Amino acid sequence: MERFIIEGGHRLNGAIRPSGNKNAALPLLAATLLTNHNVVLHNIPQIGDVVSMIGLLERLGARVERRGSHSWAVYANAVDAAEPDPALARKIRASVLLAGPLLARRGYVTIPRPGGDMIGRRRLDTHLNALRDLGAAVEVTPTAYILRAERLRGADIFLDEMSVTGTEQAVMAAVLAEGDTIINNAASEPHVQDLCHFLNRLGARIDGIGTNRLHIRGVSSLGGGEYTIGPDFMEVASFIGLAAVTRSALRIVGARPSEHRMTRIAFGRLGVAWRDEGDDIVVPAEQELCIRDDVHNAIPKIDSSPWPGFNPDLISIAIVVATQARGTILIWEKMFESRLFFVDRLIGMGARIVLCDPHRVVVVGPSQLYGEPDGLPSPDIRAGMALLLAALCAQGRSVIYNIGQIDRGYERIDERLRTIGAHIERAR
Ligand SMILES: CC(=O)N[C@H]1[C@@H](OP(=O)(O)OP(=O)(O)OC[C@H]2O[C@@H](n3ccc(=O)[nH]c3=O)[C@H](O)[C@@H]2O)O[C@H](CO)[C@@H](O)[C@@H]1O
Ligand SMILES: C=C(OP(=O)(O)O)C(=O)O
Repeated sequence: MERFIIEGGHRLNGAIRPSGNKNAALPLLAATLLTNHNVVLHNIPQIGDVVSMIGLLERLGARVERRGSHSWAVYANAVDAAEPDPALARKIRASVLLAGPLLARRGYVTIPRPGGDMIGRRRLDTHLNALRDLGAAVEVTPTAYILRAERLRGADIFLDEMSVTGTEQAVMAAVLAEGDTIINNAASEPHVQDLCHFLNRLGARIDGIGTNRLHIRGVSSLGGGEYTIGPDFMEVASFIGLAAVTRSALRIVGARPSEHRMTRIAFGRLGVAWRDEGDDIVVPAEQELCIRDDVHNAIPKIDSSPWPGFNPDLISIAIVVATQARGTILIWEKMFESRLFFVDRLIGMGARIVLCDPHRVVVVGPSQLYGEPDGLPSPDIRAGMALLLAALCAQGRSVIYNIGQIDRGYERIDERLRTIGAHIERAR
């Protein structure tokens, strides 16, 4: 089992470029099944979840070829299977996104119950309801979903929540459906936008991209094409948090600052500031982190919500930053039920945090954090990255194990952090 060994308390310095967005790469790879033509995707991160998704495509019969360190060509004309490999599917949440394309292509599909982060119940009702609206018959078994539709037909859909993968599923099923589809209450995260732009590049007709109402005019087939996915905004915000807690100067290159207006508001409550320089974000050194109270000195809060709200994948990072800021703040993860339990580990390192209930913590800072040489388990991707930030700002040595979780979502994070001065080693 690999682990990270970290010597904390060192200043970092330099420039780092975010990888491509994991949550865009996965749906775009799934969407390659919608066409019989060659598709080339650029800026695909080299992460565990991408390896799993490529494995799934290959086992379904697609030809997948590497075209450079972060580019992949997919040619899915020979796909005739209709059941993704169950063992691989259980490794990632996004395996469920193969449902829409396979249904559109084959008329039936058996989708294994997917895996992904263990961060609370992860409902699929939004996906199944949308597919039903488009004409699919859905059978639910304890381990799989069996879907059938001789012909998908456009529909006026109202999603029961702004689910990210639920929206992606509905979009992929609708692009080849007969007639028009409206998806109301759609999610609009940058990765959802990337998927829609990519499909339009292949010949789909999707309007309203970036809004919560998508209008899709069904087409009879899609062609081939190339697409470059955007930077991972979770990674960009993680690097901003990293610079803040280690008091370091950091330039985040190609960060797409326009995607970080809400990050600026939320991290601003913790006293974190940065400037935009073209497409880069520049975080200055030695920031005095001070929690900004609401008017009348009320205790402020950071809470998660669908885009353009504060993304739930950044809550764990915000908690670590709050431990280094003077003052008191409520951090409220409204979406997932089990994402906050890792704060026990931060408390063990010296943080002053009250876990009020599974969704809310109160953080009182600043606290000197101390390394945890006996080992910190990484429970999920983002908590793993948050513990990495805590270990880099703590005094002394920490060991983080179960780092496969971090590798699922962050590309070669140890190597990349070493280039900006982090003392981090990967060991067996
Ligand atoms: C592969 C992928 O893209 N994964 C992301 C995707 O997961 P995923 O698509 O699984 O997440 P969903 O958007 O479906 O929902 C996440 C959770 O939030 C709840 N919920 C959702 C919408 C809403 O309006 N209200 C609400 O309470 C859901 O019930 C669920 O418990 O989006 C999540 C939310 O940004 C991210 O954490 C995941 O990294
Ligand atoms: C929850 C996450 O991923 P997934 O949906 O793939 O499990 C995440 O990226 O933080």
